[in-house]
Amino acid sequence: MVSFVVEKPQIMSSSQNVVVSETTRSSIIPKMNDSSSQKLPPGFISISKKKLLKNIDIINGGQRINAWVDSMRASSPTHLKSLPSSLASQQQLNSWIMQHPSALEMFEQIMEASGEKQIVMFLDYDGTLSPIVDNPDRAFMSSKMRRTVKKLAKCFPTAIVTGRCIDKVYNFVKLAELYYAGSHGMDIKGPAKGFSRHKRVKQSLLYQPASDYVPMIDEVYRQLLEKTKSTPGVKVENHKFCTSVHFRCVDEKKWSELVLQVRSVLKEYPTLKLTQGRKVFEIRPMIEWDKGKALEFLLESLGFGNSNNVFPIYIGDDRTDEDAFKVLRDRGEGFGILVSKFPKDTDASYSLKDPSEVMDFLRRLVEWKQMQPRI
Ligand SMILES: O=P(O)(O)OC[C@H]1O[C@H](O[C@H]2O[C@H](CO)[C@@H](O)[C@H](O)[C@H]2O)[C@H](O)[C@@H](O)[C@@H]1O
Repeated sequence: MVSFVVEKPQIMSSSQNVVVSETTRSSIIPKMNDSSSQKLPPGFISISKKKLLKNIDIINGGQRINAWVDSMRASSPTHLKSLPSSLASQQQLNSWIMQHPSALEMFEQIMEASGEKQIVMFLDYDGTLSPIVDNPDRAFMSSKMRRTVKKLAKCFPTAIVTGRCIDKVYNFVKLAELYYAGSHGMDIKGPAKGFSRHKRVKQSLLYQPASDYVPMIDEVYRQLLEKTKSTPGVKVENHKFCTSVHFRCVDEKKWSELVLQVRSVLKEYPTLKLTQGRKVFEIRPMIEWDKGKALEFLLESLGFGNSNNVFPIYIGDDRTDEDAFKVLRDRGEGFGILVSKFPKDTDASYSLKDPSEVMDFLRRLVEWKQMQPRI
């Protein structure tokens, strides 16, 4: 039987026309029989063609609920853990690492590539600076990580680029000297002027491309709260310019019910789009703006719009970070680092396994900078 390999889900769909594309450029691999699918590396799942076709069941007014649920399952760690670790999967992991080597192991080469250029740092928050935890309100970053980021910002312009709203991420990071691009880059603020150690000084506003959407997002947030309240474990967050619905703590048996609830709210809002992150649905305005655009905006604001004297480094773990990795790849400037233990389809050039490796990498950057002769 022919089966397909489906990588960690990559759903990009509007609330009106669902387009599910779990299959990505390098992740469709036709298999000759079921047993061969046992040889997949961790992070990949196999879905048979029969099952794939079943996903296309048209239910609920043309919406492909089953495909959403399969995609939610595919990103579940319990499913990933249950994958066999065979020699073949190890080989595939090794080949992925060859294509996306450890940024720690390649540190010297990376620094050599930066030459005399100005390094600018872009850091995602969840899963990059803080470990993934069940409760998004408790995703604290360690004091060690905070001290490291503080030192980093003394060496290079540094920005946090996150799906969270700025106020929430600031409460975790607590560093006024950074740039922040919150709500998936739709709220960009610069370092506070007149920084005080004891009092938070407001960051200075740089750009809010989706400000017209704030009342709509608030309305949708309230409806989602109401609609999903019967589903135990759901958490809905309001990020001002976007909103998220978490299913990390929702029983798998309730996932299709949750998809129906979310979609029933969103069908009234054709100008919003629904995407999926790490056990979370993200609801965002359908505008041409993402973390990649925010990165470009910040480079421009820093005076590097048309300069090739800049070396941006973007570190992130999520699908939404891919927009930024792609911008760097297309510009041929700097590079992206994906934080992942598993092979994933990515435009990043390098990889790091987890936030503790991210911290090691940032520390090495600081040490390297301190050793450079001052001009
Ligand atoms: O762009 P990011 O900074 O990576 O933000 C993306 C989402 O991060 C948060 O959710 C994720 O982290 C939570 C805490 O570890 C975890 O419980 C959740 O399952 C993850 O998806 C945040 O709560 C979301 O609102 C962000 O969209």
